Amino acid sequence: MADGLTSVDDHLARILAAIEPLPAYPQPLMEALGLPVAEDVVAPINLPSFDNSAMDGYAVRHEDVVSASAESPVHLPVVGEIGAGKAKLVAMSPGTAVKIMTGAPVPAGADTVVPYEWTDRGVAQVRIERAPSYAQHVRPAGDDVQVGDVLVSEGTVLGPRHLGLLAAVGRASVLSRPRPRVVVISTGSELREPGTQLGHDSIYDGNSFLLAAAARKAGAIAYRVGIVPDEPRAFLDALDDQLVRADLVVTSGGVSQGDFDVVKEALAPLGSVWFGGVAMQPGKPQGFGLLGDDRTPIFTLPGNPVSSYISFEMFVLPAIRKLMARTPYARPTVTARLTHDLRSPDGRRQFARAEYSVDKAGPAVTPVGGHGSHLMGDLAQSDALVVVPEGVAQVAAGEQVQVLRLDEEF
Ligand SMILES: Nc1nc2c(c(=O)[nH]1)N[C@H]1C(S)=C(S)[C@@H](COP(=O)(O)OP(=O)(O)OC[C@H]3O[C@@H](n4cnc5c(N)ncnc54)[C@H](O)[C@@H]3O)O[C@H]1N2
Ligand code: MOO
Repeated sequence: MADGLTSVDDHLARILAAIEPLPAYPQPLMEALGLPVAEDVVAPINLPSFDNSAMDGYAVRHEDVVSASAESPVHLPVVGEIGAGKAKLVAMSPGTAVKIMTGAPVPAGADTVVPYEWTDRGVAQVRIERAPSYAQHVRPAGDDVQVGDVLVSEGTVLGPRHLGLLAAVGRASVLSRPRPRVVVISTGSELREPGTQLGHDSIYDGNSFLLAAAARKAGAIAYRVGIVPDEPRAFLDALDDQLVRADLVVTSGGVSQGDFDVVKEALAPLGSVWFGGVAMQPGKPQGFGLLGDDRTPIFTLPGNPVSSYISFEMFVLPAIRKLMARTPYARPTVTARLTHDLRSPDGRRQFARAEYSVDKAGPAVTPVGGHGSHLMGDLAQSDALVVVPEGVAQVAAGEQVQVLRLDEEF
């Protein structure tokens, strides 16, 4: 690319090539919510697992009640009662009835259930005033799920309905990859923790919240380490402390051309982290590499808040998803109509902050604010990014553009 820059696509390809999904292991069901399952889950039992009643009423033999009507009711002796989970009686003789509750097993000898509403609710004897059809209100075993059915296929992202089904067939855990543990470190001697006093030359650390929240939203467990000053020793010590609990590290700041660019200064000598420019705006200065014996991926993102967030979207989010084996890795674009003209630096892919909407003419996208990568206020007003390709310097209102919808699940 121009100016010795790496393209966005090449940088992402390099990152994804270096990252393998985390090993899968059995997770308790509730831990697996939102994670892709790493097995084909096969039903170990039928659902229902036995013939059971769909109504509160009486279990009967169909041929005993087939003639019942209001004018000519059928009377049957009631020989027992079966509640759900209280099934002492397992069989009944012809010409009798058994009280049965919803969900309770239909006794052998019965094939049909008469709901209370069609009877006098008798205790010793019941009067049946309407004839059910054969097998009415009986839910047969295996009606829903049969042993051996594939309930959830590998790669499915587990939602409430899947987890409910897995529990219903008796699974207490499911094979899936764990949530990646993402450590977020902000660098900069000018940074202060929100809620503390600000000096004349200091600013609050917004980025570690921005990035940790984005990591959590992506499905990771995020550890926000907070602020490390511009001292390489302090930065390396912080990294050392954190690597034990990290599947992925994200830093912000200290990667451009400044005199105190701590991240670059500390990591460049190791040789395992690439630093360079990526042909994008915002987010040009980037770094990526693998650290320590576990070869933990580290992303050194630029400090400007908008740059760090867009870099996260483009590079860290796909990496987190690959660790979870969640596809697609990168957020897909959608097409929308641009409502206002947009200019873009030539030779770089621009990500312009925008608001997505749907009007009478279809999906539309409206740029929000300027190009400055310090504009956090505008970023918070946006829910989309317009992607302007590298070779395009201007896009006119009315043209169709590619858009990343930042709050959409995918
Ligand atoms: N001579 C050059 N200067 C700069 C270049 C360049 O190519 N040549 N690139 C610019 C670009 S583009 C970016 S992006 C930034 C990246 O700088 P760093 O990653 O080294 O980040 P810092 O210098 O530490 O900070 C930049 C900016 O962001 C603010 N910041 C940093 N951390 C946070 C935080 N946690 N929360 C809120 N704001 C933060 C910081 O105060 C600075 O204003 O470099 C340009 N310079
Ligand atoms: O890349 Mo910087 O991120 O343009 O502000």
